[in-house]
Amino acid sequence: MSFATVRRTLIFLHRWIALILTPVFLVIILTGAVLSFRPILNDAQGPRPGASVDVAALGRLVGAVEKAGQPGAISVVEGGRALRVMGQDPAVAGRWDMATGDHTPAPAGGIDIFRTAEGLHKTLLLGLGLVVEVASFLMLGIMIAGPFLAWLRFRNSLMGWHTAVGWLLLPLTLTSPVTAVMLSLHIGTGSRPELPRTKRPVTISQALDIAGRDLDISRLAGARRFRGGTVMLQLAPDAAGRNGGGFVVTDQGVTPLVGGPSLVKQIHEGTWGGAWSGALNFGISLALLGLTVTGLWSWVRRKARNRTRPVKAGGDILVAHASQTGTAARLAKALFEGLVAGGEKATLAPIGGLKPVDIARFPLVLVVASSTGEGEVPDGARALLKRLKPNDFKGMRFAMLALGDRSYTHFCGGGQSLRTALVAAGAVEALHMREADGDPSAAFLAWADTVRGELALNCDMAGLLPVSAPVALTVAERQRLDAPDAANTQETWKIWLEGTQDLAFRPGDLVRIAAGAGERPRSYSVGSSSRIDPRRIALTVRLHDWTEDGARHYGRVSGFLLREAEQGVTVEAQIDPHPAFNPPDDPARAIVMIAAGSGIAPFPGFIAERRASGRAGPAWLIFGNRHRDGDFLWRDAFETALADGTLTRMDTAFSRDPDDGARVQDRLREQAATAFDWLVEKQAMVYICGRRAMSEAVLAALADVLVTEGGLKPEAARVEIEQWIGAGRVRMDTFD
Ligand SMILES: Cc1cc2nc3c(=O)[nH]c(=O)nc-3n(C[C@H](O)[C@H](O)[C@H](O)COP(=O)(O)O)c2cc1C
Repeated sequence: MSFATVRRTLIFLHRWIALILTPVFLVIILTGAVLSFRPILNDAQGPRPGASVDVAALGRLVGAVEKAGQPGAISVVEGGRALRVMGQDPAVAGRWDMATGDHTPAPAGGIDIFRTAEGLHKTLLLGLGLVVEVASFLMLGIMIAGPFLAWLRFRNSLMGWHTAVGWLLLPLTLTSPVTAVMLSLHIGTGSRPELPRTKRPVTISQALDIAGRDLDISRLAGARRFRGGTVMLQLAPDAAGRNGGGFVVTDQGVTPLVGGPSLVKQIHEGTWGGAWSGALNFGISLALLGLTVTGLWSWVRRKARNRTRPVKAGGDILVAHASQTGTAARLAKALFEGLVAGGEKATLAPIGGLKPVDIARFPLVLVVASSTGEGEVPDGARALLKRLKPNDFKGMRFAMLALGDRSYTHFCGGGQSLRTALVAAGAVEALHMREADGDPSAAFLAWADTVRGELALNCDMAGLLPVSAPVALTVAERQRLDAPDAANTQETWKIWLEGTQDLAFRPGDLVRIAAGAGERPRSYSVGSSSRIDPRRIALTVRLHDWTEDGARHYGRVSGFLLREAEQGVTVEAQIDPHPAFNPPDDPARAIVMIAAGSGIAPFPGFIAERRASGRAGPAWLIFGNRHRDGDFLWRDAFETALADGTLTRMDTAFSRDPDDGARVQDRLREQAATAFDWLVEKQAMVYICGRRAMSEAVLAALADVLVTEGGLKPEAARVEIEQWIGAGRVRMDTFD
């Protein structure tokens, strides 16, 4: 069994045992907290060493008490000025004044808190001692397993505190369940001495008389009647700190109780050091309570999050996706929104995140499926295909758009496998499968149109992919972002384009620029926001260049922008809104921005917009490129943001630096615990911008984080990530 499997099993057991036993744990812990006050109060009220009471007055008072009724136990309180009498008999229970003999009865109907707490603590007041014993064993197991589940890291989050308290206070918190287990196994508790028996039952005053012959009764702390008719006396130690302890009194005489309670019992009850060991026990109870509550709360949060998933929602149409790098998920989402805007009842979900029975509830399923590897279905859908049985989808209709690329040997292999599996499970194809080659935008629109027409669905086609009017923009400013003096950098520029009128754009939108009339445009991400300056648009443009036949060649558009278009030149452009890659509407929402190379383009705009909002939440940038010295694009902007707090954290990966060599996905794996915290605790939105292969590698690393830190199985982790992509929590802007 691999370490990961062991860890997953431990996480599973840790969570579920804790969850099932939470009510029992809470009773044990809370009553333990109450009981920890016993040694504290005893110490505060109990006799000082060498304290003395007036023996004659004590004898008279106890005699009076016994005349009035049946005391169960007495304790000397208030430094010898009074007796507290306990027991079932209301005629005597309460405070008795040593000097005046006055009786102040215990409040009527009052319950003995410590006795009730003890009953709950030991048997839940239901005679369920065995349940409590088993619960202590399991509590011990859960606590020992804890440190194997998450390394100690300080994070100010629910789980951060859970982990830190679990780790740092482990030696202390372990003492309670360890001693409980030892007590129930009679380990270290010593053999209990045979108690002397009495022929005739003795009363407390008789016991005081008998004991008075051998002992100094002026140091009496308390006395209690036992079932066999004996009385146990508790004496405070003398001034030298000796000769205190318990004594059993029978009609024959006095026998000291040797040994007293074992150390294990004293540790468990917090009595070994008087008040302060009781206080320590109280602290332990609080820590255990904190661990139980934070663990439970994080489970509730996780459940609540899962419930918001649209997976089991009703509706007539399921818009499902099987997506590796997010394209299929994005298109499915657009179709889903178009259908909802058209008034249809639809549900959006990654197909791999659903059980066959949940899929079968929908009479019509529209699927967008991509291919990965050698013409395989995306990772998240793999498990579903394996578990499908022949009649699972009987009577269900579906239509599929397969995404692929003819440069791969098995064009649309993933979509085809999925289609075959759906048919084998009894589903009927309502429309022939359509295939998209490369950029799927046009094929998607055509397919959506066919779906709408052939299947008679209402779909708001205008909302599917926004198109905007051309605008004239002037090249206002250019600045080199890489360091040309450093060896081997990739020539990259910041370009400010200026409009003649106010424009509306946000970071992440796309500006399409063509080098000449009728030429194919290229899209650049907007790195600024009209909320800050509605006329100036920042782009990050990398020069595409290569040498062929001894001549230098440039990419058509980047060459035009960086080699031909002088400052002041006007270019025809089109600004396409790209809401799927705009910063969250709520700037307080935590975000993780992951970029490689010129993929950094939109993020200076993210930062600027969040800073301008005045209430930016946590933001983490992970940026990768070749060399720190030459390719750290927008370095000043991000370092400023880090200094002013707009950016909470920045990590870099420079793949060609000898002292680094890592890529962004390596940084994520190295910092899995931090990443997990941002993803799951902070519920951060993740934005990935760069080449498609980089984005694929980052998604794989995110799934690994869920495996190593969250205990998910690899396939479940992929489904989770796809789920997040579908829900817009993970967003990608990729280019080839
Ligand atoms: C690693 C990788 C492997 C791919 N393998 C295939 C393939 O075998 N056949 C195919 O038609 N397309 C293949 N593609 C292309 C994708 O299916 C296509 O780009 C699709 O739009 C991606 O959609 P997605 O982002 O939803 O996963 C592959 C793409 C990548 C990145």
